[in-house]
Amino acid sequence: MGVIDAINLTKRYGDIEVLHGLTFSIEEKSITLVIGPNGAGKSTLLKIIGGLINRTSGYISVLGEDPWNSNKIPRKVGIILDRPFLPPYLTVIDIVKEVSSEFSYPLSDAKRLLEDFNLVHFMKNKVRELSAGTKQKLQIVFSLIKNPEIIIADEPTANLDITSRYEVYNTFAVLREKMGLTVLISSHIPAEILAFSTHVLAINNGIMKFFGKVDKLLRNNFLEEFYIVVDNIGKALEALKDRRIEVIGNQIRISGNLAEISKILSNAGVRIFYVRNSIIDKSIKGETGWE
Ligand SMILES: Nc1ncnc2c1ncn2[C@@H]1O[C@H](COP(=O)(O)OP(=O)(O)OP(=O)(O)O)[C@@H](O)[C@H]1O
Repeated sequence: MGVIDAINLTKRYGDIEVLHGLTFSIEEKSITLVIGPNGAGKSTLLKIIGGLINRTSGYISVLGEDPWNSNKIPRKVGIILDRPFLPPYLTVIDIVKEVSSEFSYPLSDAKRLLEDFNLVHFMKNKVRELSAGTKQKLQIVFSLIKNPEIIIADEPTANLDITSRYEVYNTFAVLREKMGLTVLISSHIPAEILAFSTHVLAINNGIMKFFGKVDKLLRNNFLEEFYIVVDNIGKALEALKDRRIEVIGNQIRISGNLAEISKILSNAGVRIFYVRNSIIDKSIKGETGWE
């Protein structure tokens, strides 16, 4: 049994069925990337898992409960949307105080969360003064104040530039590695976020096309060549000194397991701005029928 189990899950809006018999089991502490073209059914699936809408038929269990009929799920599942709804004229610390008191969460722990995610220097800023990426990171941190076990993020990077997108991806990696949370993220730009994911669930037209580990999706192609743009090439070279790498302009060319490489870089404090490899796109498109 997984943290989230679905058997033959369907959803109809009126007469139209938009999810057709999905069966999958999400492991604890995994990061599952939910991918598919516009209208595939990603948001519908995430909303069912988060208990925001009910399924039409089939079985769904989240942390052992039916999410639609559970008092536990709203506390245990944090939901992140593409645009954070944060009061623009309040300061970050005011919001932290308010959310902490609502969930009886110690303020000192909430402040530590801000430290963990490098947000402490924004404490006295009003929300309207923050960049879109910082607001999104704050939304993620606020969702942690209720101590959730699962985070569901629906297109969390849809409105962000590439630097902010990678900040948010790194945030999800921290959630999994340091806090042991199970994370589901939907995205239109799967090649970028794949390196931070452990599993992929691909839907097209409401049909599940693929569910499994990232390396199964990429198969042998996973050991391919990548071009990575980082914020600090010197630090990156030092962190990857045991590997054969080549510097081309502001990019590093390297072969190997992308998830492993990104972990080494992130542990060395190097920020990844961009990863390119045509094989990733080809594998995703080939397996999912997504054109
Ligand atoms: N409340 C609703 N009433 C009727 N149809 C809906 C409703 N919400 C979504 N749909 C339809 O269900 C299908 C799946 O939509 P959904 O939003 O889940 O897809 P998605 O993969 O998240 O798409 P996108 O990437 O564009 O957000 C689409 O055809 C959409 O038009």
